[in-house]
Amino acid sequence: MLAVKDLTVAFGSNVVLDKLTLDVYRGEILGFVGASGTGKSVLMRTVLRLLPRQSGSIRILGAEYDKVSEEERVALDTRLGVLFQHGALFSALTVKENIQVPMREYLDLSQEMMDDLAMLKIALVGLKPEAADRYPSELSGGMIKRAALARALALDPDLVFLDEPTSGLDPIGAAEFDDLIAKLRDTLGLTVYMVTHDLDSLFSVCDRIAVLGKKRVLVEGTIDDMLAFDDPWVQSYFRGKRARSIVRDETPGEARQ
Ligand SMILES: Nc1ncnc2c1ncn2[C@@H]1O[C@H](COP(=O)(O)OP(=O)(O)OP(=O)(O)O)[C@@H](O)[C@H]1O
Repeated sequence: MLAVKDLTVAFGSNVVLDKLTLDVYRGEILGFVGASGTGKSVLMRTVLRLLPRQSGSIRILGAEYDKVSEEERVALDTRLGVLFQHGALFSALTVKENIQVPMREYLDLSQEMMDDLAMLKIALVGLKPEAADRYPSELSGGMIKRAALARALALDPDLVFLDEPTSGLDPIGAAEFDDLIAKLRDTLGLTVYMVTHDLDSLFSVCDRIAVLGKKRVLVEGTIDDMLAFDDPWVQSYFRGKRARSIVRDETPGEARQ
């Protein structure tokens, strides 16, 4: 679904990513981790063409983004969903209107059809119908994340990018959100690329994990691969005090039960 090869991104003399290579496979939930400031957001923004790159190739859904025609690029964009950090909903628009923003941009549908579709997405992410006419300022943190997810799903994407989707949620809200993502992957056949600092998410819903360090992907694989990888940051992250309470006596998938 995504193949990044030898990607280099720099801001002036600050090289953030240096020949980074990463693949994301169909139907998986990939958790992307790394210390703060290592370039997780830069990678996601570069893949989404919001930032320029120095070199390297990015194939997304089988196509090289910057080699396709404008028409094909628009078609590709409709197959991608993005949930930015903090939700990034338009504050002057209601939930329903926020969800309809991508529909207005990419589809030619009647208002009635868009209203029906928005209500469908609202139900899909577990929000009550009343949430449709609320403004972001009237929503809880968990509701904002769900509304932002509904917007990311507005065009029925194949691949969704989630930037720290559970940050700011309490553990129960975060666990529910993780369950929702897993359920949507199973029912809609989504592929999920998730930047996260949430160890619970990594242990409970991610099929694979990639760790960003030293300007590239240091290691990728399962939780067991992480635990076996000989690197001080990876070891302290996955075997540190916070991780130990999750790892101890538990297998992936049972972390929060
Ligand atoms: N538009 C930009 N212009 C210049 N430098 C940038 C820009 N965006 C990011 N950077 C730099 O790139 C580096 C990586 O930033 P990035 O936001 O990707 O880190 P991150 O891994 O997502 O961190 P966090 O986990 O804290 O969100 C930082 O040194 C940052 O200052």
